[in-house]
Amino acid sequence: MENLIIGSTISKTFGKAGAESLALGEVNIDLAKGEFVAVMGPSGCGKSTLLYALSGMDTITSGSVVFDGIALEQLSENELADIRRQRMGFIFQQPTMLKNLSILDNIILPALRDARKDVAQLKEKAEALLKKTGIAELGNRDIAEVSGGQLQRAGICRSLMGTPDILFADEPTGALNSKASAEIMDLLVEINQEGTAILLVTHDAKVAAKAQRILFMKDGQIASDLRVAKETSESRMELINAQMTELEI
Ligand SMILES: Nc1ncnc2c1ncn2[C@@H]1O[C@H](COP(=O)(O)OP(=O)(O)OP(=O)(O)O)[C@@H](O)[C@H]1O
Repeated sequence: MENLIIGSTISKTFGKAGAESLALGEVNIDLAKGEFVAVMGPSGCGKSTLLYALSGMDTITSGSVVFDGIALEQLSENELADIRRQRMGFIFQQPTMLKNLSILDNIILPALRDARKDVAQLKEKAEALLKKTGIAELGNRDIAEVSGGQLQRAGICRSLMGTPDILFADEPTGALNSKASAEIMDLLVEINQEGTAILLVTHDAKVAAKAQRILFMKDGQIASDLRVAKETSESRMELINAQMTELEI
């Protein structure tokens, strides 16, 4: 399969010179177009840092990240912001949305920065996404008037406004109960089946089992790269649990 992202010897340190702590240590990772990859591992092992590095959300200390042939470290801040907005989508544990704005307005707000797009077109797209994610009737509600699961669906709508090649999801189900979590994962699987790659950080083996490939991180390294696309969901769970036991995570 064709690569979407090639990360080579990515290192990331935090802190002042002489007292740095290593969050990523020369990580090599390729993600294919359309692939669904989960990242697991203990707290502090570097999962979010890897997601931020591969999406150009944060700079790296050394190494390189090439997104569809474009070396991210060679881009200006504005060029990088354009790529993130137009070709990547982001979902977090709790979507940051503006109070006193409707769900619909929150969804179209970031896309308004693209001057080429007109508001009516954006609204039409947002409404189609609201329908797709099962919250068609909630567009006019204030963000305080919906459940956590519904708000996350709205966050997913917002992340899809640019028709991204990849969704970066950092603990998207972390704040949800198990029913809402399962529903959000079904939605992400559907979005992936329509061609969008997904890189998802999670602590939850059940969530990771929805992915085709699972990276297990430990101490800033990828300790294991498990491909489970052909496995049933039951055997995915077994493989994940066995790998976690083996790696003591
Ligand atoms: N902005 C920062 N400044 C200093 N250290 C940081 C910063 N962000 C992360 N770190 C450190 O880098 C390491 C990796 O952090 P990261 O957030 O990537 O871990 P994680 O695996 O996502 O953890 P969690 O599961 O708890 O979210 C940790 O030791 C963390 O303390």
